[in-house]
Amino acid sequence: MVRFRLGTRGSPLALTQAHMVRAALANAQGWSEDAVQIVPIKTTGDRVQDRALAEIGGKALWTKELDRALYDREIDASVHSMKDVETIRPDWLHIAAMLPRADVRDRLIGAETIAELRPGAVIGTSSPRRRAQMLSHRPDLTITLLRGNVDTRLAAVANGDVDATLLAAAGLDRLGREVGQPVPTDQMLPAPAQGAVGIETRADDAAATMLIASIDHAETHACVMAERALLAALQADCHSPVAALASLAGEMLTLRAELLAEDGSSRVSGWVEGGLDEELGARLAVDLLERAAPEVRRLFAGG
Ligand SMILES: NCc1[nH]cc(CCC(=O)O)c1CC(=O)O
Repeated sequence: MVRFRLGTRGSPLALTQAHMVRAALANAQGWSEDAVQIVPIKTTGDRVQDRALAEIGGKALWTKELDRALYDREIDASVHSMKDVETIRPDWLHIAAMLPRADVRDRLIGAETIAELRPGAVIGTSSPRRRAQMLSHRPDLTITLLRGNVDTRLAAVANGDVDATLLAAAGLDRLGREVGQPVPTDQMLPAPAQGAVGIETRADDAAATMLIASIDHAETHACVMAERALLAALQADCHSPVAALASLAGEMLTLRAELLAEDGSSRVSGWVEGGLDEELGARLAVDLLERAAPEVRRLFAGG
């Protein structure tokens, strides 16, 4: 008997993550896994895998169709890579849980380290953050647009279309792709929410919200919400050259972040520490914007 319907994108990574959520939910509730039905839903982002994507830009590419299915009660919850979830979500949605965070780092595929890339190497990425960070370390690099799912991007390196690419360790690990070298977070601070899988419910569906809350990993949830609060204060999204990473020690949150110029020519970084109830994201955003060069500041906070 199906007791719960989980919506997900249909990409291999999204399906793997949905299966992780299914296993966690079935385990927490003492259900057989068959009780949780996985419902793949095609999103705009999956349909438009070309340059047009850059033009559509930050418009709920990965969430809109899942939101509609949830709203229309075709599913009871939806599973997302939190990194791809817009900073501002509709009021009727509730982030009910997050799975334990995976490795937050990026992995470099095509070279051992950033320093060892050949002069002028071609790096394929569609992430403004990775582009700006790579150029800030190595202004000689050429960054070219590379999209598609994890295996498409790995193939581009294997084929020699690009010299190297960067992918989230989380996605590679979940797909069992043991490739690339992790880049330390002091060289490449990850995207806000990187490595976190979140599950959203309808805020008015108390039963589904409670069920999903039973698999929440509180530490991941607190850290990712702090990173998202920073994005909100910056009026930024996953297309902005911003990196952030929170960590929790006891009741103390530390939030680190950096803002970059699109071409990596300028970078400002900082950190704040405080309690779980403090508005750390907003505080760090103000500090970073104050210290940012004009060409960085204009990318953020409606600058
Ligand atoms: N923007 C695409 C995306 N969204 C989530 C992941 C990987 C998994 C994660 O970071 O949680 C990826 C691929 C990547 O950046 O390598």
